Amino acid sequence: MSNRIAGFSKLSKTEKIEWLLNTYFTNIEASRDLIKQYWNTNEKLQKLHDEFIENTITNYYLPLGIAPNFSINDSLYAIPMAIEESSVVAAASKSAKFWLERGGFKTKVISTVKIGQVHFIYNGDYDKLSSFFDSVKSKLIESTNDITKNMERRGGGILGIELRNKTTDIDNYYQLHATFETLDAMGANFINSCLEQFASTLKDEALIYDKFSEEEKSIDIVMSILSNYVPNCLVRAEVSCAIEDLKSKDIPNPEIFASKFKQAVNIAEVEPYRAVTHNKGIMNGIDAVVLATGNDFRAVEAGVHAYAAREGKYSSLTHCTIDDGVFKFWLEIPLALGTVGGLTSLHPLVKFSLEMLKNPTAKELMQIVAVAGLAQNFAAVKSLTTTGIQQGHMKMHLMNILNQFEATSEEKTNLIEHFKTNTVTHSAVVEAIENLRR
Ligand SMILES: CC(C)(COP(=O)([O-])OP(=O)([O-])OC[C@H]1O[C@@H](n2cnc3c(N)ncnc32)[C@H](O)[C@@H]1OP(=O)([O-])[O-])[C@@H](O)C(=O)NCCC(=O)NCCSC(=O)C[C@@](C)(O)CC(=O)[O-]
Ligand SMILES: NC(=O)C1=CN([C@@H]2O[C@H](COP(=O)(O)OP(=O)(O)OC[C@H]3O[C@@H](n4cnc5c(N)ncnc54)[C@H](O)[C@@H]3O)[C@@H](O)[C@H]2O)C=CC1
Repeated sequence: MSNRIAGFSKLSKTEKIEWLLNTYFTNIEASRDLIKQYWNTNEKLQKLHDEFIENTITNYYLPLGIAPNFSINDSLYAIPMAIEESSVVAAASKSAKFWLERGGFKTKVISTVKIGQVHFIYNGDYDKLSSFFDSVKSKLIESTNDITKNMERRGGGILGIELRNKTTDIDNYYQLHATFETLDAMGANFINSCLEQFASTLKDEALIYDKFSEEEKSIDIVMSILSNYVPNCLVRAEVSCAIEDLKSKDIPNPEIFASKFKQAVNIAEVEPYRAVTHNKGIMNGIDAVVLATGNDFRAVEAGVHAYAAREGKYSSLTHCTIDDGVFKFWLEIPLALGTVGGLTSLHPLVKFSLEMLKNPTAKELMQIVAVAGLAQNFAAVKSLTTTGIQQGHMKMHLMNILNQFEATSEEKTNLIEHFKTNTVTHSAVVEAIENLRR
């Protein structure tokens, strides 16, 4: 309890760091040096990063890698990926190269509708509430004119509002369920502003609705918030080719490969324990691009997994068919992304990543991100059903293990050569280092 502190947020950055070091660390000098080592020498840039969040003490680096050779609807892309896990960028790159020679990735945005809800409690007659809603619907929309006028000028805005009766779930619980088109913005702030205005107008109008009893007039707003479940903001990415065209260095027998690959996808469709790992592999690609482009990966993760469980059972996000000698593999996911707003014009590396992607619209970014997910899943399932995952993954992870043991450049060269013909496992690497150092 002696570690409690009041008013921490009001301290300066230096004071926060000193309090932290003195309260939780034993080697204060070394910890202070570490924090400062990660500060950017450009003070303006550091200040920008300090101000992204609250109580910032330093920067937390993730590597930014590039996966080149992605053909998406016949345009070539190099995709930026921010991720900590080895082998993900290599796997994406390998898939991109594989499909580049087989027609590339084809994508389509199916829909772009976002959702927000005002959750409220109304203690009274439903028919009266329904008539009240019909009578104030246009006022609800008009009351947001100041918020929506620019979005409408661009072609977006509020698409609709409906009243939903949820009293079978919770007594007296209703919703305003609203839909939005937010174009190139992810839209959270825009939607939340509209919803809070709906809530305020709804409450005010109820107070003067003469058909309501006194009790019915006092609508109680519980909360107004967008939903990160966006099943109507959907994108599809697909690859396909004749089975015989799958033949490659790693696929000597394409018939067997295609059938086993499809089986693996089918297993992920019916078996939740497998589906979660299968989808984690998809998210390796998706999260990395979402992060590199400054988007909200928590929102994407929550929405994607809800979609994977939309039938009442968690299932694969990718699917595979083999029909008339054609192998087809595709992904369909909800993605609420922005190429304006949020961090997109603030973080220099996000701007850089977006320029690398030819400054996409949100719809174009949805397609690129979906492709990264599909490519990643193809690489993982291909490895799983052929060599096993460890061969490629551990080959890439070798450098991390060598760094853990502070291997010198000479030791690294030596051991990388050694593991070209030996299987990488953690214990095999430890043993090889020990032998070398003996
Ligand atoms: C790892 C590879 C790519 C090796 O594959 P490989 O056959 O040893 O690679 P290669 O040396 O023959 O090179 C072929 C291409 O792969 C890429 N590549 C190859 N090496 C590199 C590298 N160092 N840096 C950058 N790119 C690399 C690159 O595109 C290269 O072409 P090039 O550039 O030479 O023209 C392959 O084994 C693979 O795709 N494995 C899958 C790895 C994977 O999925 N990792 C994710 C982590 S595991 C996990 O989290 C999820 C999982 C697997 O559990 C999900 C699931 O269960 O579904
Ligand atoms: N549950 C959630 O997911 C929540 C997320 N957030 C955060 O909200 C942020 C995203 O909110 P936004 O409203 O997207 O960002 P934002 O508040 O930066 O707004 C973007 C604005 O850009 C303008 N704009 C300019 N050109 C546009 C174009 N071509 N298309 C569309 N709009 C254009 C619009 O006025 C739009 O409202 C993210 O940082 C996210 O992390 C905030 C609250 C909740």
